[in-house]
Amino acid sequence: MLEVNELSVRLGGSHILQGVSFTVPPTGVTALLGRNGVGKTTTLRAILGEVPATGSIEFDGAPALGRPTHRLVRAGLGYVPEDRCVFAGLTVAENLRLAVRDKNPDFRTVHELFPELRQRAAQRAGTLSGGQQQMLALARVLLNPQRLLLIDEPTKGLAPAVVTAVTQALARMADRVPMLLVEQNLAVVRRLARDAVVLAAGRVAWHGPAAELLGDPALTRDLLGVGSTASRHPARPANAASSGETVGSGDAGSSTDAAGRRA
Ligand SMILES: Nc1ncnc2c1ncn2[C@@H]1O[C@H](COP(=O)(O)OP(=O)(O)OP(=O)(O)O)[C@@H](O)[C@H]1O
Repeated sequence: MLEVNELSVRLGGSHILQGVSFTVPPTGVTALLGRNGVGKTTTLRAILGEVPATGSIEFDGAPALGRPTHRLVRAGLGYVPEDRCVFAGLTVAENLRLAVRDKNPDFRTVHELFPELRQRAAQRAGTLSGGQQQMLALARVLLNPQRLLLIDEPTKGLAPAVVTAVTQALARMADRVPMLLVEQNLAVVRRLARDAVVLAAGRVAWHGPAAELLGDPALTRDLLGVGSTASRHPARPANAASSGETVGSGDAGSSTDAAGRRA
């Protein structure tokens, strides 16, 4: 669905992405991981054409780099940014109506996945809780036909129970449309992602099955600065997404001699 090759981005005099290459398959969730400031959001923004980049990107079989953002969005590239960007002064219903691009917006799916938004249709979006605002941001992209969703840190700053609810909504969305998901909560990644791409020092440091990464505590510690509990809890329940294993900050180490998948 998405092929990123040798993506390079310079911002403010820094070479943020230095030849990033990875693919996103046409089904399932691919997690884009890495320590704070490594360039995950920049990668999403480069795919969307929001920052100048070199390299090549193919989206749904067509070249994407250099195509204007609005064309990519019309072609079915949906984006839910980290700050959610709901219109605080407008109601839930107005926020949803403003997002409609398609002749036949899919309110049925939105109401099925997010019944609470229907009950709160007349409430101003700025008065919703963080989790409800996240649901609204996710609902807005679902109104239009999508080929791929780029979702940036959807559980950031949410209370544990709300993280579980948002994770469940994302799991149901992922049944319908593939996702490239930036997420720092590894329990959420474990619940949702089939594949994982780890960025470090401007490049892809690891690319492979998410379970393989999260099942290797030494590798997760080395690449992400966190000890994964996967091996101790192989059959964690769905609501385990609420427990906190959050990716750390600083440069990822590169000393692990991990087999095979290290880029
Ligand atoms: N417009 C810009 N001008 C200059 N530097 C920028 C700009 N946008 C991002 N950066 C820098 O690029 C680096 C990568 O930022 P980015 O937001 O992509 O990281 P991230 O991996 O998403 O981080 P986090 O996990 O903290 O959200 C950071 O050092 C950031 O300060």
